[in-house]
Amino acid sequence: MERYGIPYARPGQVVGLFGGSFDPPHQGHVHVTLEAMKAFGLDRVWWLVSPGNPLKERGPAPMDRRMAAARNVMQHPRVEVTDIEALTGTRATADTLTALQRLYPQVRFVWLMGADNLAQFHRWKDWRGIMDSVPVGVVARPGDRISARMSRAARVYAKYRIDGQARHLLGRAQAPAWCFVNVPMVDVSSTEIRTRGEWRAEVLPE
Ligand SMILES: Nc1ncnc2c1ncn2[C@@H]1O[C@H](COP(=O)(O)OP(=O)(O)OP(=O)(O)O)[C@@H](O)[C@H]1O
Ligand SMILES: O=C(O)c1ccc[n+]([C@@H]2O[C@H](COP(=O)([O-])O)[C@@H](O)[C@H]2O)c1
Repeated sequence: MERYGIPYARPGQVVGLFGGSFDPPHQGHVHVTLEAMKAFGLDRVWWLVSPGNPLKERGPAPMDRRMAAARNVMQHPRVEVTDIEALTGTRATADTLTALQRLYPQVRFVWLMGADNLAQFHRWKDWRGIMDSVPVGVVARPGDRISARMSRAARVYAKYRIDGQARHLLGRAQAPAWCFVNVPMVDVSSTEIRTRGEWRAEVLPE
């Protein structure tokens, strides 16, 4: 498999980590990335193309294919598409963050996700450890704004929520800190694209 190497960030920079299956990547991912970069005062964003979501039973399309598609879809001078979890050998986000904080002790990381992931966040390995170690930026997603706001993570960490109007402070905030931004939404999902047969069909052997 092609190796992409480890991404670059200068000491003191704020890097948003946007993890996903990207099976396939789409304009919703691009939208979240650009909105988050602007909203939270991020210097860069790294996409973390996951070898496999620990909570999903169905394995994704091969890593090389998702990486190539992600690089095609997401082109921006301050955004890097990475396979860093393949390098660190981690699957759970808590473990990936520990590895990245060791590799980049002078970089400030912010975890980014769509509202649907906040609704499920309490099911992730050591989710409180994640909240306690990095600021978390959440971007609205069609259909998930209410479930995200009512989620267990949102309730348990209610007092650490940064108001949307102060969103630009998130990048340099001390964890725990999280912020939900109610930006215009893009209604697209990988499931929908797979259902239309526009992605899976191409990975089947001839
Ligand atoms: N349209 C969107 N709006 C906001 N966030 C999104 C959107 N699409 C994906 N995300 C976020 O991007 C991250 C990666 O998502 P993922 O790669 O699973 O895409 P997906 O479209 O949710 O895929 P699937 O339909 O297979 O679950 C998650 O944090 C998810 O919440
Ligand atoms: O750490 C966990 O337990 C965990 C559980 C579910 C999802 N995640 C991460 O959440 C990100 C989004 O996953 P997905 O499949 O919804 O695109 C991706 O980086 C996953 O590794 C992490």
